[in-house]
Amino acid sequence: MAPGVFTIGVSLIIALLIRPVFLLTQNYLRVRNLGFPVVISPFGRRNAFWLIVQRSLAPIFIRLSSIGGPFSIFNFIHYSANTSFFHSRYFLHKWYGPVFFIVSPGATQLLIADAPTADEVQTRRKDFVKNEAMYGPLNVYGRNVVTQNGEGWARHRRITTPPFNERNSSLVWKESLLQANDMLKSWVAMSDSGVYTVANDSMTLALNVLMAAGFGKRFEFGGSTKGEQNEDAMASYRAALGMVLKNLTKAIITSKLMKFPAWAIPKQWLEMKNALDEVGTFMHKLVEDERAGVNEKSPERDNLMSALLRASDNEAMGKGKIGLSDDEIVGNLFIYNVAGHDTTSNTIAYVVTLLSTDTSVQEWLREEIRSVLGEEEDVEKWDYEKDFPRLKRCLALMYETLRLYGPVFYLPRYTAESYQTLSIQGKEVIIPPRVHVFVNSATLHTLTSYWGADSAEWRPSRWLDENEEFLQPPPGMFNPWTHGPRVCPGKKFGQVEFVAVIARLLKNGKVRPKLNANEKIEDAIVRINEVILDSALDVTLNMNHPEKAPVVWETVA
Ligand code: HEM
Repeated sequence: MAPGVFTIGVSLIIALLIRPVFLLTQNYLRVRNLGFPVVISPFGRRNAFWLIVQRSLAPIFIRLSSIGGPFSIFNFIHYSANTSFFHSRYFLHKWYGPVFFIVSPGATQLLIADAPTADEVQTRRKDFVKNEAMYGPLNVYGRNVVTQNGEGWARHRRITTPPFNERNSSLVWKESLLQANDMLKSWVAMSDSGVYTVANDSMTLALNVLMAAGFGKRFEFGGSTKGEQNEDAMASYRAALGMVLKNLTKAIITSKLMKFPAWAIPKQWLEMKNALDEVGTFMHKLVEDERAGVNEKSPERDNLMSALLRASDNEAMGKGKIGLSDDEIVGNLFIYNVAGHDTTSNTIAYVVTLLSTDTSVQEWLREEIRSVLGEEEDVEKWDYEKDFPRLKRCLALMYETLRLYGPVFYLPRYTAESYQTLSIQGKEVIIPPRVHVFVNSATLHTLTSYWGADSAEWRPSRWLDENEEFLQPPPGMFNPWTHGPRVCPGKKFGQVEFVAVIARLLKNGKVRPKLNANEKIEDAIVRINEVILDSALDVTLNMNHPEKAPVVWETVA
């Protein structure tokens, strides 16, 4: 007799329930004898069902886990929810130790908050790779340095990093000062109403610095273009790129719809599709134009794009080398914009908000800025080579802000199809294939055993000794840019931009919270700290409601 609909339905439900249990058990058995705690999570971080329901369920699980005892089975929530690394900081590792596994039906994960082990994982790029399935969606216009491993990565890296040289840093310095100058003027002009747009304005600034240093096209902070040619097309491209970068998750999802005709795409996604189309077409056109210039041996230009094309063409001329295809050049131009935008702009947004709560840090910084830059008011005369290395307190401010509010607070790696031996706290451990290895920077950056009892406190001076020399934590303990072969190629770019912006803002400016009616300053500081802690991971860490922490900028004599 043929099985009835009921029997098929029940079998399907049983199969659907049994499969995850089977997979979970399988993953558990793979690691249970390796000598480290194994935490069981019913959901993987990227499980579609969990992604939808976690907003409602996570707070309940967090409350249950805080009861302890048998309820500690809910501790997985301090790993599995989207923002848990940031919110839990060192707590999860306090329960389970510096290294432990978390298994779910879909994945086996190894969490590391031990500096020497974290260092080893970061430096062994061939053994602990990026999971290409996870990074694939970032190939929006073509393969690029972020998404590749092995020889492909080495080629992208070799060609794309030479433009990040001192000449480029000097361009970044100059442009960041000009942008910050205009931003400060516009903020001071709003001293009556308060500035509610710090996060947005920081994005505008970061985008304009990328446009100038990346494409040699200047935009004033207010938005008008200063290029000599192609002004309308360039301004429209900048607007489209801004839209893509500000809504990156939506852009990545929309990029999967690019091949569909416009009528088949929901209206609310169409605008994003058009922006992505425009960015792609424009970047290809820039590459074509620039290539024509390069082939005619046009005078050397300073920006990243022309340097990238030269490097790619030079490599292709070398024996047996293949350079980058135009799709790969565009893929890299896009990814450098992505990687260089939110990271720097979010850091600036956090720091302005944090500074508004602490006048003593502002005064400490201003003392250095004024002693380095003296009476000179014209930012065009501030000298990158001479001044940047002396602004150590400003750089310490960046380090401290990245320690607690870094845009990348864990580094995901993968053992792929190989076994990998890893030395963990004196033991040689064989990690099985298909294990996701997470360097948990959020924990490494806040462990009291590494940073002292005040590890959760934002204290920029902790980075300098009594001679104002930078303190260097041991390898693996502080990883905001990662290190080893995959170290962020924009590290110096971001540092120069950050220091220039801070120097300009604080030399003659001071910031305080905009108070609500009848609010005392102490209460405003509590409110602002809550706004800062109410952060979430989109592609990078962002405040959910930065507009709830408006600030007032004033000039200072
Ligand atoms: C505050 C500023 C920045 C921070 C905190 C930061 C952080 C990072 C981190 C942690 C990584 C490694 C991610 C991983 O391996 O999983 C990375 C990679 C990367 N960053 Fe940055 N970044 C910043 C600014 C920039 C800028 C300004 C650019 C370019 C203009 C840039 C371009 C890149 C690229 C292309 C990679 C991939 C490198 C590779 O995989 O070989 N970053 N960044």
